[in-house]
Amino acid sequence: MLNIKRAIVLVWQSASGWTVIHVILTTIQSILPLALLYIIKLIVDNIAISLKIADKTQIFDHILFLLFNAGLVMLLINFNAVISELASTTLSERVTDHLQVILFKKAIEIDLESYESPLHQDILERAKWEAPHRPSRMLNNLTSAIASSISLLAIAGLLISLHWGLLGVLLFASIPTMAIRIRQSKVLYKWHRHQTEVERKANYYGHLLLGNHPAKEIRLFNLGNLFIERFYNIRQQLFQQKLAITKRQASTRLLAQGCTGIAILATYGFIIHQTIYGKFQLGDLVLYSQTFQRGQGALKDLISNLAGLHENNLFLADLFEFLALKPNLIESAHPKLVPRPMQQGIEFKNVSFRYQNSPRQAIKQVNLTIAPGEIIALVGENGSGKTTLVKLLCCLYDVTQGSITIDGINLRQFSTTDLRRQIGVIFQDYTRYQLTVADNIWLGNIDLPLTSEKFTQAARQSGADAVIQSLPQGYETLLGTWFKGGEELSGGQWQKIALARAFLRDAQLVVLDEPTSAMDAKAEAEVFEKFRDLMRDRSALLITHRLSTVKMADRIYVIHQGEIVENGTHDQLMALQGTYAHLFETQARNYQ
Ligand SMILES: Nc1ncnc2c1ncn2[C@@H]1O[C@H](COP(=O)(O)OP(=O)(O)OP(=O)(O)O)[C@@H](O)[C@H]1O
Repeated sequence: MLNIKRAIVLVWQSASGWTVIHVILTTIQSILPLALLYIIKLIVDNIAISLKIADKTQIFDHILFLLFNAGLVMLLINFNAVISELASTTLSERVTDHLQVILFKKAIEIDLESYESPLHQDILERAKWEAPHRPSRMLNNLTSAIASSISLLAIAGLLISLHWGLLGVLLFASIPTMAIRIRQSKVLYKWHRHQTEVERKANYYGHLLLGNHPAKEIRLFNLGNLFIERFYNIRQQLFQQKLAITKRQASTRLLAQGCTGIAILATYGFIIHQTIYGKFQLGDLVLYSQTFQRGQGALKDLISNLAGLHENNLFLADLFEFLALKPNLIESAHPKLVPRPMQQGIEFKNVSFRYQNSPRQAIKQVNLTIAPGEIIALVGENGSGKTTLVKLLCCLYDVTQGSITIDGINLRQFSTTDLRRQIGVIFQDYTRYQLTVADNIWLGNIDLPLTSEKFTQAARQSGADAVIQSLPQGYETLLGTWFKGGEELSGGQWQKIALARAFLRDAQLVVLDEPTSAMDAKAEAEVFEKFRDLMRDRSALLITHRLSTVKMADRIYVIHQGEIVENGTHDQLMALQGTYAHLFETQARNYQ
């Protein structure tokens, strides 16, 4: 019931005007057919009278008048149906868009961790399937159920005036169908919910086959048919299960409908009997048989809408389950402002961290400092925890143990928006926005106007300016292959644009996670030659496997299996002859 209320509120928020129109038109639609029925009864009664009198002129005129009214009502029914359909379509589109926005807002509010948990992926997937259309369907169910109830009330009045038993039969005959529909929608919903992960797997193969990113490998490794087969097998398995349920449900439904049919036939027999023995007029026969038929229709509609309401209610629970997700990272109620400029800098104190979905600690007892204006490099083999440290610093996850502070204030005491404003990050898997060059850079600092001097400066610093000059429309060139007229860039060129995005941010700390991995040696050297100038009084945290670029850092931290094992300047670490020196010498040998 609560879900129905929330769904109606959502519909109302999406388009209150169209909701009112929709409700009014549906109500009118339920009354008009009854008015038509009554006029037809009057016509038949008048015809019956006309058979018994000599002067038929007057009565014929009256019948013509009734016929004209019947025509008017019919016209109104058709007109109402057309407008009603328009209102219903418009309303459902508005609701769908409104809900998409609500879903998007929720999606950006929840933690990154949610995207890494299969359970949350299932919730998200179900919400994505169901959110767009269930609330408007629910409103349709509700208004139609109300409309059917109004019709039924009027019909009940007519039937009772004839014989109370007729109403009883009508209602009683519908109970089994109703109970079965509700039970069946529960069974189907449960099955659907249980299969979310399997459906997601099938969708995943669909995404691999249709996505432009995997397209290269699919062709080169000849994976197409394999993935199609896997997709098909999963779908086939789902189809067989659903078919088995639907078959079972169809036979039960047939049985219930058979019982209803017998009850209805008996009622018709009763009405015909009463007419033959003169208890009912011919007009009554028409009215009541029609009324009974309409009553049946209205009851069928009512049952189907109530069952629909029940079904939509079950599915909407998925949407509300998603909307109820709360981020684990709770924002401070009274956030402090991030010190600007920092005085003491950033400090990791005994920080440990374990990903929720992993049994291993990714970070163990890390102590690390970044003073204002200092360039720090973080080196270590794959999987040693470098990116994880950055994610912790950006509050994408919360530390399991220890603390991270800026000028002694724990990060949790800042608002994440304010904190992230102070950090310009480019991750290894940065995003290639299928937008213009200008947009790609501007997204690094959307507080700036779209055409800013700072753009060209950031592009110069990252080496993207030469790329941009070679593009047909400079900053206005659309990038990527998604949309018409887009220019695809090379990996290194994309990286330069992404780097410009990070430089555009008015940040106190710039974090570059493998920022030049795709750049050629010359471009990389150019970026790092002027890196200190570029940073001016900003701090930098640099993650790279190319140790030649690490040399210029003020301090280097070496991380191994989540632990900091060495730290110092390049010279100090070389003199130490430990992990760093070994890594450096190995790389240097390979370059010789
Ligand atoms: N989202 C995640 N969920 C669970 N475990 C993760 C997740 N991301 C990383 N890990 C694990 O955490 C450890 C550290 O990963 P991280 O990405 O920080 O390494 P890295 O040093 O940046 O590696 P690379 O040099 O390959 O980029 C690895 O063992 C990895 O498997």
